[in-house]
Amino acid sequence: MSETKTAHPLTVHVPLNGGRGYDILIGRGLLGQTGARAAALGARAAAIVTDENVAALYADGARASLEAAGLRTCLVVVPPGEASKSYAGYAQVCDGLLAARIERGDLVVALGGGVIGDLAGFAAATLRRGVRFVQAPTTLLAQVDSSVGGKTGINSGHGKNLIGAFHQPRLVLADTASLDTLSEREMRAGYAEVAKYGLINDAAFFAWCEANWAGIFSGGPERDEAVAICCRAKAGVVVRDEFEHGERALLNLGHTFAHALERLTNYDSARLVHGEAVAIGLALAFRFSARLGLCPGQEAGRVANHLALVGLPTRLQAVPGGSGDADALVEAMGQDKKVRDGALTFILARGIGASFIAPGIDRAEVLAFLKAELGAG
Ligand SMILES: NC(=O)c1ccc[n+]([C@@H]2O[C@H](COP(=O)([O-])OP(=O)(O)OC[C@H]3O[C@@H](n4cnc5c(N)ncnc54)[C@H](O)[C@@H]3O)[C@@H](O)[C@H]2O)c1
Ligand SMILES: O=C(O)C(=O)C[C@@H](O)[C@H](O)[C@H](O)COP(=O)(O)O
Ligand SMILES: [Zn+2]
Repeated sequence: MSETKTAHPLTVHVPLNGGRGYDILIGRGLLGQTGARAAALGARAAAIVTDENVAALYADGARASLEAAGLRTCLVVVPPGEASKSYAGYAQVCDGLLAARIERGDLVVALGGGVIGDLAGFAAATLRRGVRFVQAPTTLLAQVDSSVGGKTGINSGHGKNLIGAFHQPRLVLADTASLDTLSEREMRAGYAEVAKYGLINDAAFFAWCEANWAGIFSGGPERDEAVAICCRAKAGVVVRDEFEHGERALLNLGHTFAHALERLTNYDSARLVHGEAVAIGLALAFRFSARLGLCPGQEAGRVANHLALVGLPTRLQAVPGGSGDADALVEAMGQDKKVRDGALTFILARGIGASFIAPGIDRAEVLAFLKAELGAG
């Protein structure tokens, strides 16, 4: 990916075909440019979709910026948390956009974390059969992962993200100063997806994370650097395999476990948020790989140690109220989008930075592994 090495903002371009390429702008204070950037896209009206927490912190500023640039604005605010990525949340956002008479030429601005990006993006994908949208991610997780690549959607009682569409944003505005107000818990959760990039195919980045993670959390220069590295990695995968026919599935490292856990905890953010589920999933994917004789046990230990050092959970037993038993977890995995002809696909690893797609994994192997995990102290 091409990257402009200016101090502010860092720019990662996502060169998709059909004139759908877009920029990811990364830097402190970028939310103040929302209006100018939206006007440059030729929009005359913008609907800000956000949650109550983010609205209290950033909606007035974003709205003032849009109005100063001459755009008509409206605001749609949903409750915070994963539960809003639901049929009811989707209806609320669509009805709010329709009531504000948002047209195809207008913009939806997803101002918030991954819940808002996925929900507002899915509403934008389907409203009037497709309205343009801008991602303004305000969590670490959204800045390094969910705002990029066009996966949008909501959850179902049957499983995570099962209703959705690919709909790419026209622009991503990642204001890294907005992370200064994020809770420690949500910073940690987002960090699980940061570490994921190293674990997938970049051992040097994982080692850099081990040395520099504190700077990401404290808002040092490491933060913008990490966001740019992750966005560059994700942009590369998305451009090569936008619709997940192959390589993109690697971004799902840890997620077969994670999504089952999220379903079994009823998408209750008080118990488990996506990044925490991913942290457990990453540790499980490496221990499962070790159990299958694919990966040295020390590598799995190094992964879990680092995640634990930053305060992330690495075991099923860490899920408040319990994770569900092994049978329930395997049953939930049956709805994973990577299932082919009824067989489970996992992303496994030969080591840190050496992950691969493993189709046709025997459910009995998974069940035995999970039983052993749950039996382990
Ligand atoms: N589309 C994708 O490619 C993709 C990738 C990864 C994750 N996801 C999805 O993203 C979702 C998780 O996103 P998330 O972790 O950002 O959760 P989230 O959107 O629920 O945000 C976490 C919490 O932080 C609050 N918050 C957000 N920004 C804040 C700020 N700057 N200051 C203070 N509080 C703030 C929110 O109100 C919320 O309570 C999951 O649904 C997951 O499935 C999607
Ligand atoms: O962008 C992708 O592709 C990913 O898999 C990124 C994941 O971190 C993210 O959680 C995504 O929403 C999972 O997608 P899904 O297709 O498994 O629902
Ligand atoms: Zn994820």
